[in-house]
Amino acid sequence: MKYLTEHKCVPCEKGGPVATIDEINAYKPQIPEWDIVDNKGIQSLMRVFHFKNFKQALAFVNQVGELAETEYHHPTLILDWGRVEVLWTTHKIKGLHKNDFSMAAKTDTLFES
Ligand SMILES: C[C@H](O)[C@H](O)[C@H]1CNC2=NC(N)=NC(=O)C2=N1
Repeated sequence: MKYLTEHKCVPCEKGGPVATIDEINAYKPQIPEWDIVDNKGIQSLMRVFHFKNFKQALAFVNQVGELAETEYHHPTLILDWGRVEVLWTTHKIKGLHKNDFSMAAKTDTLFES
């Protein structure tokens, strides 16, 4: 199977299918630091990233924002002093899509770089 970081986000059709259990079980091992959470009734991928100060956390928010615009797939970003909570889900299908797993993997790459 291709690495999630090689996947380019695809536009989603409103009401299209969410990721199957098999897909989730195939993708999730590549993003071990992320949790699958219920965000206001919608399944989402969530991870909290920690930084030395507010400035570094803000810089990371901007990096993820750039990535989101490049792929035209957008996260929820919660910025606090030294902490950024990132949530990926696909609003159009009210659930998880391969796009979300790919963006989570790319968010990890940004954090590690
Ligand atoms: C038209 C365009 O594809 C949509 O508005 C995109 C933009 N970014 C998006 N981001 C996310 N996370 N979910 C979406 O459904 C979505 N839709």
